[in-house]
Amino acid sequence: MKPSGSIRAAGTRTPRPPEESSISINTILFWAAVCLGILFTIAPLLPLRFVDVFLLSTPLFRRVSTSVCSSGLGAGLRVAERFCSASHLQVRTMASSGAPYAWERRIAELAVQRAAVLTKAVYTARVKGTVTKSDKSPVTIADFGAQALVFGALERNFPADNIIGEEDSGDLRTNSDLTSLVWDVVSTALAETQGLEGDLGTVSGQSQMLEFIDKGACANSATGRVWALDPVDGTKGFLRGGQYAIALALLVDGVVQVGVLGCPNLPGLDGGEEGVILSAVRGQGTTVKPLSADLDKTEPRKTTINAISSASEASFCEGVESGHSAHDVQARIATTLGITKPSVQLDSQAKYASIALGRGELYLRLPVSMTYEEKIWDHAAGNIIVEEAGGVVADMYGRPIDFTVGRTLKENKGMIAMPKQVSEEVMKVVREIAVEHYGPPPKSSL
Ligand SMILES: Nc1ncnc2c1ncn2[C@@H]1O[C@H](COP(=O)(O)OS(=O)(=O)O)[C@@H](OP(=O)(O)O)[C@H]1O
Ligand SMILES: [Mg+2]
Repeated sequence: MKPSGSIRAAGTRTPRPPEESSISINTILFWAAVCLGILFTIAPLLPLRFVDVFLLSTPLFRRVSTSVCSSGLGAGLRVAERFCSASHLQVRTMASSGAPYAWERRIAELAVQRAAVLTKAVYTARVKGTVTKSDKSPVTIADFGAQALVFGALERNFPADNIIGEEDSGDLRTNSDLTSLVWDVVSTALAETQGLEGDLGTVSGQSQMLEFIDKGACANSATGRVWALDPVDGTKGFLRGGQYAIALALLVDGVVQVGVLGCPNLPGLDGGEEGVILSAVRGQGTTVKPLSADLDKTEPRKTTINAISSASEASFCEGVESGHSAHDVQARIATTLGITKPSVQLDSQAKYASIALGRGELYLRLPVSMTYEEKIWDHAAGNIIVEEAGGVVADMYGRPIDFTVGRTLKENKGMIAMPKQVSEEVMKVVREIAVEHYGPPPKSSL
């Protein structure tokens, strides 16, 4: 114990003038500012990889750089060139296009492309590790693995963004054999796509894989930047040997701004290899490339929906599963519209992709049950891809799709997609039949 005298002595010591301490804080702040200034000034002269490692290791800086990069401003892009975790090529692409959401579109395309390498391997494999979820729908090692790869890429590039994903790791955490199967396909896909590591990062092991899978629990789709992913949309089609899609969208304040659909089993372009990747940015149209192409070296091709003048000219697509949409009601709508061609049945958002590619004109999805709430990840990417290709998407009562209400689209019932030119005609018929068959639109739950 200190002698009381010394305490008294300390207590009675003449207090330090306040300006003395503020001068020292100011001095520290001044030198900190000078150091930062020097860092920002010399950063352009440093090798990119050094800057990457040095700055991106701090989460705060990654968040700041995400915002800067996403702003689409020329100056921001120059800063991004130095600070973002990206290859020179990527940054050049951003800087030269300067278009809003160029970076998001590119990362989303690459992430979907890498995920497709994984899903294609599982598609042809004998063991798919199928588990039945609590809602009785199937999930496979492809769903888990693709979700881990895409969320890892989003975490690396846009760490401040929120994510809504269809899957979580619950079934894996209680089943180490299943986890190992997922890890096998993830690590194989990573090895086969090593060239993408600079852009998309990697997955360090099983525990990080489970962490990534669980990043999709966000429930708020109304505010801020939110990604929505269906890692394998149309899982029943995937298991049956039919169509499926990897569907990724970015919503900003509840509006879909970017959408990417990878469709590994859709016919290729110009009779080429099977598999296409479509992407859209709000206001910039929809483009398509071969799914297996080197995306940086392949010019995107604009695609537009067929501009028919009467709905009777349309061919329409619908889902395969009779438990997912009401085939009888869809047939009645088609007949009333004067459509004579038989329906084309396809699983997954490959239906949206098909009409955006002009391979069909209408998509009809009438509910089997009015209590079913469509999922945001089943429609967000397809929605913008059709709209930006010149189409209109609405629910069966003709209402626009409300993406602000969380993980499900509870303010809408049914889904139709069509060319603008015939949208009034189609919506009128669908609305009348919907009211007759299901009753008037339910009151808003909000
Ligand atoms: N009852 C019901 N009604 C409507 N939709 C449902 C229903 N049950 C499930 N789902 C969702 O349907 C998604 C697959 O849709 P598809 O268009 O591929 O259906 S179909 O198989 O082509 O009929 C499917 O997506 P995945 O789970 O990704 O395959 C489900 O989210
Ligand atoms: Mg789905």
